[in-house]
Amino acid sequence: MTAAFNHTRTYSAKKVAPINDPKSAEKQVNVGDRGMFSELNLEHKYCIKHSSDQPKVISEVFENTYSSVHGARMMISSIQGQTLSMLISLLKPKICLELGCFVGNSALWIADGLAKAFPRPHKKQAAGHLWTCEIDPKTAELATSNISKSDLAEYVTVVNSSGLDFLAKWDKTKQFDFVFIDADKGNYINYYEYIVSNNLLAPNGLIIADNVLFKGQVSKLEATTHYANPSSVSQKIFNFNLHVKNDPRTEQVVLPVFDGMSLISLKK
Ligand SMILES: C[S@@+](CC[C@H](N)C(=O)[O-])C[C@H]1O[C@@H](n2cnc3c(N)ncnc32)[C@H](O)[C@@H]1O
Repeated sequence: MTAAFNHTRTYSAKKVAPINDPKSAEKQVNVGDRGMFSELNLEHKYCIKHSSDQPKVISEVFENTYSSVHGARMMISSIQGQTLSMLISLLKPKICLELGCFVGNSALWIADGLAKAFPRPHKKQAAGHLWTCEIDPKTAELATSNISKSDLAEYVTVVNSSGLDFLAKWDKTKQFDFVFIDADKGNYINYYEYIVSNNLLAPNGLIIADNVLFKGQVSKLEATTHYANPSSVSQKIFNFNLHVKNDPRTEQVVLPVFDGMSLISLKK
């Protein structure tokens, strides 16, 4: 399923809020930024206020999803999106994979970075591209529609597939330069293992895994001596973090950004 092609960029004009205006931080906080948390603390608001403005098309997907789609809290925050976009614009990854597309919010952030890394005009084959997997057909359709309304559609292909099925069919001669893991938490280890064991991560490739602190519950598990329900999300993420930490093939940094995200690369 390939999203439609559209050339018009719709980025918002750069607005600088008055530094001393106590209401300005509030104004710039998007409902979608709250995501997993009902309230943002002062520091998080400050970070949003002093980071670059979000592209308008992505704010609109945030807002529309919040007002009409069940599970909107699953979306990455704008701070995470800005981080993904900036890393991608600098690393210039050619082959990108996302596991867990939902409505296309994080895919748009990745595409935003790709558009900066591979600005138009470019030969289609020479630009970076994102394949993003979504298991639910209706959600994949919505993602395709959201992305086709943006000017970033040429950088993204939404695939209605489970992540593991997609990987099983992937041409093993093509390595991923960037992978964002944000699908079912019980498969995080399987996604990671499939990619690393099959040599599908490029030598300078980067894997980013989302929700690795899962609402603060994962570090609490470490602090207690008993294990949680093995089927709980926090236990699955706990196992994933430990698995990567103990893997001699890779290095990782676990960042306390929003709900936690890990950056993982092959050991040099
Ligand atoms: C946390 S949400 C993704 C949020 C998205 N990355 C964002 O920030 O905008 C997880 C998504 O993964 C999808 N999903 C669940 N299991 C999956 C699987 N096995 N393969 C692919 N997608 C899956 C869910 O339907 C859901 O839409």
